Amino acid sequence: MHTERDTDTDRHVIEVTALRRRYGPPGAKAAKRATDAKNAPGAKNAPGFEAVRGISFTVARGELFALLGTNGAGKTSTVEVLEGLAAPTGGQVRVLGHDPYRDRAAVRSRIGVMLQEGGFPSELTVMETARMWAGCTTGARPVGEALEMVGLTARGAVRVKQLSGGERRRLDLALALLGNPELVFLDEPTTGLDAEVRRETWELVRRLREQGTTIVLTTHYLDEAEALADRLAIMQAGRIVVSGTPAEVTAARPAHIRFQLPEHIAPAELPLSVPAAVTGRRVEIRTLRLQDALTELLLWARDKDLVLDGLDARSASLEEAFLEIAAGQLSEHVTEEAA
Ligand SMILES: Nc1ncnc2c1ncn2[C@@H]1O[C@H](COP(=O)(O)OP(=O)(O)OP(=O)(O)O)[C@@H](O)[C@H]1O
Repeated sequence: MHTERDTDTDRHVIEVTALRRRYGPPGAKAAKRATDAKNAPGAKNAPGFEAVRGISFTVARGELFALLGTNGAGKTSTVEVLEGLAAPTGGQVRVLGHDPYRDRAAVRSRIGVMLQEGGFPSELTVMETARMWAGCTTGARPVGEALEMVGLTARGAVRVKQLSGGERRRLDLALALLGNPELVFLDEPTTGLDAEVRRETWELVRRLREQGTTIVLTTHYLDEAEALADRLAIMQAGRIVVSGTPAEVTAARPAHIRFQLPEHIAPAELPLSVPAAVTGRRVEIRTLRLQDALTELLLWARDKDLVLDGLDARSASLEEAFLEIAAGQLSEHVTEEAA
């Protein structure tokens, strides 16, 4: 019979509670001092640098969760703890029901990690690289199957150094998938790739998710998170400043309506309940009620028999939300807790 704990573990592949991670200052003595200090009451004042400052979030089974943030926000420091590569300084982390650092052996065979730089010998062929990696992987699936999943079957005999940037990232992904993982960490999977290859990679990631794999994605690309993530968290200076579905994160930001004001219409004639910024003939309306504002505008234009050239209406993008957050404009919405 399932206990409440089991049910939680079934549902939540990752549970992070008040996670902190501090880097001690360099030097053995200083490191000892830092350890002593960090274990002491009032550890907030310990020496060193606190890269992760008490974050909480969960990732449900089968979900694609994206961790976003500016450079140095603390994404890698967080993901390293989830992968069991580093111990937390404070808080609690459960991955697949285990402490990923202490029970690394139990977790390692069930997760796949796609690193930013695979760093494999470039003289080896794709097939040799995959076989070598399979040799180090518990319960590896057939190498050919992993290469097929990422569309590299025909490139098996090609040396890694001859692969394109996109093909290398696909090889990195194939290696991460060799152990048939339940949970995959993708660290900036499309950095440095051109637009077409990025989209191909997105398709791959989507297929993986459709097969039920839980995915944690870190990325600098907001359109990537918008396109792929079920839920996301934006980190800034070691904290989660906003989290939710992409739609939830953008819903709090105003949408835009833009068009050219017809020559014979004065700005004062625009419908009054729609506040607009007019620059020359260019009109820009920012509104939290896009549908209402657009309806009002279009009815007004139809009544007056106007053509609104260049009409463009769109919800806020994740990029706009992110830029506002980065500029500190969201401080009133700050939350440490991801749903
Ligand atoms: N080994 C370390 N010792 C001291 N400080 C570190 C160490 N590693 C990272 N930091 C600092 O911790 C902060 C968070 O770094 P982290 O790499 O986690 O950020 P990130 O969000 O992954 O950034 P990026 O997008 O640039 O990879 C940064 O200020 C960084 O300089």
